[in-house]
Amino acid sequence: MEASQAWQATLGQLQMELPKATYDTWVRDTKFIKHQDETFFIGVQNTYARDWLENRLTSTASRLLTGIMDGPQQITFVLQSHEEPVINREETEEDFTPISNSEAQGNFNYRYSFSNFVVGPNNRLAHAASQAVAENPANAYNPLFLYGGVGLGKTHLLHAIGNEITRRGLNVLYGSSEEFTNDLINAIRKHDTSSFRDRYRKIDVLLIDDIHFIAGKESTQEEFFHTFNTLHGQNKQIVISSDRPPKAMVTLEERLRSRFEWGLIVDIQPPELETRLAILRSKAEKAGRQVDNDILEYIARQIQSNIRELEGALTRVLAYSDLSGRPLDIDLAKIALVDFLPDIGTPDPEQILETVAKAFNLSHEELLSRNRSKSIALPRQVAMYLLREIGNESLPQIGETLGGRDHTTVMYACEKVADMLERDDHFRRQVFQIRDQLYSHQVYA
Ligand SMILES: Nc1ncnc2c1ncn2[C@@H]1O[C@H](COP(=O)(O)OP(=O)(O)OP(=O)(O)O)[C@@H](O)[C@H]1O
Repeated sequence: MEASQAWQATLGQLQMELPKATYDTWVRDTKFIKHQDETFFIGVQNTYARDWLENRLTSTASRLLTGIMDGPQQITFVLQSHEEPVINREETEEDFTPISNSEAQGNFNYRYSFSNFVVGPNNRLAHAASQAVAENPANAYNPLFLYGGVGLGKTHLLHAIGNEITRRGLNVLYGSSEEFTNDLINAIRKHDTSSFRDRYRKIDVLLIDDIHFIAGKESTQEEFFHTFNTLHGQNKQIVISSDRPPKAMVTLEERLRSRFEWGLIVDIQPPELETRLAILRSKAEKAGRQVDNDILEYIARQIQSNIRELEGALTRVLAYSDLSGRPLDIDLAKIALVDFLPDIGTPDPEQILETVAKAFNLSHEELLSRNRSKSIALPRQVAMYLLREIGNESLPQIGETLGGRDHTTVMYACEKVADMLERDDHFRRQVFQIRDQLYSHQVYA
């Protein structure tokens, strides 16, 4: 029992550390089988997953398990043969699965529904537009273009639309733009582009996740352009998600960009505190756990910009309590989250200053200067906030880093920025973008 929970905790950690596509593709469906002689036996669904996990994840997962179990642990990935799918990729017809009515529920993630999507000011419009499209495809907004930062619910909404539309008896095709690209490449290799086209163009609704991966890929854009035109011309619904608006997709062909802008473009912002709390409450409830408000609030204050991380943090706190047998209180939550991001590493102060200065179009010198004009003072305060929040610097250290300022000035700046983050959507988005940039340097360095 304890070992299976340790695996759950490890999954929570991996979910936070790995890019989403990687986690979903290779890790999400693994299953704890048994723990014997300090070895975790983890079931995987096919040989691809086993090879990938063995090569890429053995050492990280063993390290995490060793930390959790308090002693060296090994890991062995075991093929669960009854779930072995078609293996010969050359002969696999459909990487990108069309969803027929009868199998609909099985192909969309039933966990991603409208009913369990928590609505707040940050995502209200995206939720309403998605619902309108699900209820009235090709009549409400076509295409619907959803964009927002990492882990803010874009995939969740796409699946909710897919679940809903298939219930209405329509054929839906869902996949990421990377899958679209891979399918296209395979079709070209097999000299079989006509069945690729049939597959993509004989459907009622196309849901494409993470379209930003198409940027810079000319022939994929070309093919997608024709797919888009055919479907749109036949009054079929298209829903697209992206991490940025069409205008910000620099290497996107103009004719595709203008088509993305035909319908409705809606963004999802990072959630404010109340929404984060509501999400945590709903997740705890679903897990059948009673968690005090102060703990949920503590987690919600720590994790501000990514709902996947928010879920991971809750999973981690619950697992810590289960594993240690300690009551679920605020001290335990602090311990559980203390090394929440250590594997990602801490951006160094210079990097933080540089990133903030760049984001606000200032020079390094201006940021450190005594100039009090708002356009410089606010970025300076953001730098102080980030040095404290993610650089883990003390107040006096931050004062020093920013050209010899008093620690009370720094404290005031941190409080002001924290307050503004809760009130001002635009500002929150800006600051979180800087934060994401800093972390993505760390993660992918
Ligand atoms: N408003 C919400 N209510 C409940 N759960 C949410 C909400 N928004 C996101 N989530 C959950 O957060 C997790 C991450 O969401 P999702 O995968 O949809 O993000 P995403 O925007 O597609 O991220 P990425 O940019 O990495 O593809 C999912 O488990 C999802 O169910």
